[in-house]
Amino acid sequence: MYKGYLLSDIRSFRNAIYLLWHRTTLHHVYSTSITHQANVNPVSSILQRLQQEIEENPGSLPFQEITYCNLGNPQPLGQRPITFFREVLSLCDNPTLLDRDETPSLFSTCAIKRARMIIDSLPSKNTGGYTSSQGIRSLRQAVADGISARDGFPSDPDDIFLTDGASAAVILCTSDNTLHMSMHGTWKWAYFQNKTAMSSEDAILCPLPEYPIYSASIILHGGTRVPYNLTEHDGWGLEIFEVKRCLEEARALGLTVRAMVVINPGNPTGQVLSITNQEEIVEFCRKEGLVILADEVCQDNIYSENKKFNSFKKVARSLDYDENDLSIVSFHSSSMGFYGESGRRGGYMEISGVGADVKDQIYKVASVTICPNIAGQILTSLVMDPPKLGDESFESFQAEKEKIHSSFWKRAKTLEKAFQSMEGISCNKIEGALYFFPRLHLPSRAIKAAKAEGVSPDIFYARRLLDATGIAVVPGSGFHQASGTIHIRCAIHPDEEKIEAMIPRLKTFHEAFMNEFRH
Ligand SMILES: Cc1ncc(COP(=O)(O)O)c(C=O)c1O
Repeated sequence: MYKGYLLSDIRSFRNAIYLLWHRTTLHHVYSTSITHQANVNPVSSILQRLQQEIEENPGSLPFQEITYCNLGNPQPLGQRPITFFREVLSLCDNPTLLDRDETPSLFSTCAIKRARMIIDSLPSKNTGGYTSSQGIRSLRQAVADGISARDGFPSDPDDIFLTDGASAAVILCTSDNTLHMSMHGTWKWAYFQNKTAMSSEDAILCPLPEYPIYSASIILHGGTRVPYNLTEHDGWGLEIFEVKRCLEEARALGLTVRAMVVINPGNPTGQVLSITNQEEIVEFCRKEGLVILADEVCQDNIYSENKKFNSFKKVARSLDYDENDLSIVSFHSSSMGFYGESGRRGGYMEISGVGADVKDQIYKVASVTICPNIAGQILTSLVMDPPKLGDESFESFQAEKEKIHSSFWKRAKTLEKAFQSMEGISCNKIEGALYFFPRLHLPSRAIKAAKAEGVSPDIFYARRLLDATGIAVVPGSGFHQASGTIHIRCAIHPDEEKIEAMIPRLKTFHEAFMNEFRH
């Protein structure tokens, strides 16, 4: 498995060196913390076996195909890429097409114009060269323009770092040899101050349940994760008194808490924070000198009439704080939203409220892997600066976007209704992101049966579900569910037809499971 991780993650020679450097720690983390990757999901070996069985012996299983509700990976499940994005990407990769007579009949004028602008702004005038470690300036400018239009507050391209997906940005901000943040939100740098690694006294507040890249990266780099509980019975709300309790406990133990991770909209929990709640968080972090690490990768996935996405930076600016009062790093990704381009590895982080010296150091750390990939950089600029009203591609772009978004919305509501109707399952409304995290209240005999098999009840349930129906979900322990609770994470990525078709199978399985272990 360790080998598998290296093979799938090595994208360049430098990345390989970096990973080898961390071999010992990596092995430790791998065995203790990283369970979110598909290849280490505890049901994944069964998944592979069943997929092989379907291919080699069709008709031998009680189902015809696997329903992949375990992954946040839309395109392999049938989601079509956005045409404008792909047109621009292909023209940028094949710039000779720009001068061919037939090109205007094959590509939209908008895409041709955008590709030409991008190519002209590339240092090597093609997509085959290294770029600045921070990302190409014109593309950062496009991202900054998109942020300004979204938030109504200015964004500076010098505050933007384009990255290989949000993951690379998160790892950079939670890593050793990189940042040490002072109690007052002004970052100090360990590496450049003769302190070579984050120590276990350096801590970061993380939600629980969480998207586990945070705990994995913090542990990998020798720091400490301080979990704070989201309140399940209150729609996975984020209560400041709970965060304060965890902060005080951590400080009493001698930890230096440097930052607070907030995932909004939530993965795996699907909640969207209210603006009042965000204001409380901003005020709390300012007062306590914590940097906000705002994971906003699902900002374009909102399914609520009453809730709206607000970036933490916008909330902080609306409160009229001096920019230097609070450091915020916001992460975004081209993997989510209606774009769903997870394989392109596009993303950015916007760093606000830090000095030029800190940005210089971030630049140095980013330069360890030379530069983010160019397709990801271009895609991220397109996500943040798509066709506008009046552009030739606007209507078709908008139609594609709406189609995908309304389909997510329908799937979310269908699954929500199904989970809420099932015995022994409580499930919060999904307001955003791409997942449900229903809680299972299983009979004690089921819990004993799981114990007898040497697995936790969530794994026991998920395995049984997969074996009986072909429906793949992720056991809640992969997201550090609160102890004593049992959850599964179910993604809404299979298309509407597949979701409709799986619900009777899910309900029949669940009823039979509950009956089997009832007494
Ligand atoms: C909450 C959250 N943060 C970060 C990421 C990483 O995104 P990327 O694919 O851009 O690395 C994901 C991916 O699923 C996510 O759900």
